[in-house]
Amino acid sequence: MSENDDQPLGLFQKFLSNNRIFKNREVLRHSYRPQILPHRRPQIDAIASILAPAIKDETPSNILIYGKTGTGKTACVRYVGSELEKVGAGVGTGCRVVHLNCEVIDTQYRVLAQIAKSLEDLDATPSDRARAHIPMTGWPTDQVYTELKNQLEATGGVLVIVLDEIDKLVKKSGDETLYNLTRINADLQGAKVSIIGISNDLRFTDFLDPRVLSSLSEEEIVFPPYNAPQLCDILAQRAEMAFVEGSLEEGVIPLCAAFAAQEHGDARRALDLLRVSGELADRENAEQAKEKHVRMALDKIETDSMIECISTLPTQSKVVLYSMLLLEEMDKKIFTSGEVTRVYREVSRIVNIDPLTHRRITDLISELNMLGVINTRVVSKGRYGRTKEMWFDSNTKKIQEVLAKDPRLSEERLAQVDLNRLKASFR
Ligand SMILES: Nc1ncnc2c1ncn2[C@@H]1O[C@H](COP(=O)(O)OP(=O)(O)OP(=O)(O)O)[C@@H](O)[C@H]1O
Repeated sequence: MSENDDQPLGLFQKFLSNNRIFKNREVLRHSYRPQILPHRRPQIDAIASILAPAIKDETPSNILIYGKTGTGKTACVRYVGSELEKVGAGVGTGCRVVHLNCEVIDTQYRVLAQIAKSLEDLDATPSDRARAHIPMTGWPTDQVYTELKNQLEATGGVLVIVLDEIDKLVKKSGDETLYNLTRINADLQGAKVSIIGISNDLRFTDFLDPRVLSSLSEEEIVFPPYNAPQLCDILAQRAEMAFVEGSLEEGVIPLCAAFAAQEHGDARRALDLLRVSGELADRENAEQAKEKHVRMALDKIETDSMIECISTLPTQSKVVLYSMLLLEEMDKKIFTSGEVTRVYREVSRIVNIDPLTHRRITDLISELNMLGVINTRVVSKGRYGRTKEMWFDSNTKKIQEVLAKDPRLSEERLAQVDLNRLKASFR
């Protein structure tokens, strides 16, 4: 029993917002689909002009959309897609749009089955919906393809298939899915398919058969990064719906925009900063979110993403990272890759994994540097050549806590590392 339990909201009372800051926090979440997209008129018009023939039941060209993360690619395609469905329904042509996230749906089977399932969901009455037609696994892929074709023909009209994060699909399962989808129109009667591929990494096109690439990129649209004033407009428009009037100090939006523009003009990051700033102010019971909350939010988001990144590292990288922590524990603030390798060998023996070569360890160190977990620099050692030095500049306690969650790196196990012996070996 706590002192709050006799209040109407019990234990939760003190944690529930008193709504001094937020009017509607959901507007700032990733799942929210904005209807107004400032600074994206040219891209929206470009997509709309390419898809327009669908309204007249003609096949639109395929589109490849490219741009850095958070530049509004998904938001714009979803917006134009829903307008197309609306207008298509109004004039009596069946235009449908199926949006797949290839980060999750990353094999040919799943792509085909998911398209078929979305079509069933669009068309079906509730009782039809209960009978899942194509199972999500188990059939030969040919059969799934044939069944999808039958379904498309039965439905008729134009289907726009959006393959978001298309690079993930190609990386995971090659270009066969795209080969088949870009050719499906030749097999169809009375139905048409058009594809929109979205990616923030164009390198995947190197892995495409030239015929698939030329067919997929009949049209190409690039989404440039936002600059700070553009991010300000995007934030201001969302903030109006999300925040109680007067609850944002004047400098908050420009500061969130400036931080996000410093990186690569990512609207998602700008919105996250604004939301977290509001949440931190809310938690403090403050009347206004202030610039100090934006700085705290930046810190929190960076720490959270670092934690996420470390917890998903492969075991070998975690062991390399752990070896660096041990070096720090031995009062070495800056260490070399040779020293990391020496400690790594000891740790890998104790955690019982096959030791990597010095070369591989250096590669993993470079990866950790790219991920922003450590800093590195190359220094010249005169006639001994060059060596890489590295150091942490963030809170290593957090890194330690995340690593300790990996059962292989549990405290009991690592207690067996003989720090004194290692220390002596560095003298
Ligand atoms: N012009 C804009 N106006 C309003 N909100 C925007 C705008 N551009 C992007 N956003 C918002 O920013 C977030 C990221 O946008 P979106 O998901 O469309 O980016 P993306 O380019 O598809 O990124 P990724 O490649 O990482 O998937 C979303 O919450 C979206 O609502």
